[in-house]
Amino acid sequence: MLELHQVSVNYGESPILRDIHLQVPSGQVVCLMGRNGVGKTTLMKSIMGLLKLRSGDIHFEGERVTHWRTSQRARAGFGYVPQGRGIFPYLTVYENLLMGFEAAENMGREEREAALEEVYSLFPVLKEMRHRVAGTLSGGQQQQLAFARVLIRRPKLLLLDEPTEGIQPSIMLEIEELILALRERGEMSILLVEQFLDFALNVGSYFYVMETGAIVLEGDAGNFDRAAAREYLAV
Ligand SMILES: Nc1ncnc2c1ncn2[C@@H]1O[C@H](COP(=O)(O)OP(=O)(O)OP(=O)(O)O)[C@@H](O)[C@H]1O
Repeated sequence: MLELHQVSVNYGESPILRDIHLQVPSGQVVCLMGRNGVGKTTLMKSIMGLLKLRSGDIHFEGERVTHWRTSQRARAGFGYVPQGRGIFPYLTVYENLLMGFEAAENMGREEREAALEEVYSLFPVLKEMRHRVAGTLSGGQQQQLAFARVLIRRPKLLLLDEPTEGIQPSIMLEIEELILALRERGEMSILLVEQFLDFALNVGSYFYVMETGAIVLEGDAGNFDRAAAREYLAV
């Protein structure tokens, strides 16, 4: 379980996040929505330890991780698929996957080989293209690679920043199926930043909407006010 209590973050003097309360229970998919620029990526970076909090606390599995370095969080099982994917375009698919083992000193050779085979079975196209330079893959394939590179470390918490951005509908469906499959397994908690409400509703179990740095709406599948969410997300 990931818990944020009264998290506030500034860029310089500008307050960006204000008093964020948020929970991602174990094994669930929680969706964070909001228009461009409301602070979703800032929140993901803060959870990952890439930005310092001005105030507030972050707990993971009962431990206070507020001041942990990013590498410590990665070792504790935080996996981050950033917006824009962040793959290495000049390395091959296989080399990109190996980069995923960085900060995974605890995984022995056999476990790594098993994890590699597991991601190849989740993403057969990556196995086919393992010797290709990643920059030559389609947008959807690069997104799968970004996912796979993080999944290979078997994270306990998966942070996904807009995986559907700039992706064609057929691949969106594949990503939806993948998230649902991970949810079904129930081995990891997922925090998904998403702009498409329908996509979020299909995969999520709990929903938050942000507006200018604060949570303005939340609820589970049963009581989430979809009409209000649509209003907040309308451009
Ligand atoms: N490095 C930075 N320095 C100063 N301000 C920043 C920086 N990065 C983002 N901001 C500002 O912080 C606010 C929140 O940005 P953020 O990227 O978190 O929003 P977002 O909801 O993820 O939007 P998007 O969907 O466009 O990625 C915006 O007003 C943005 O201009």
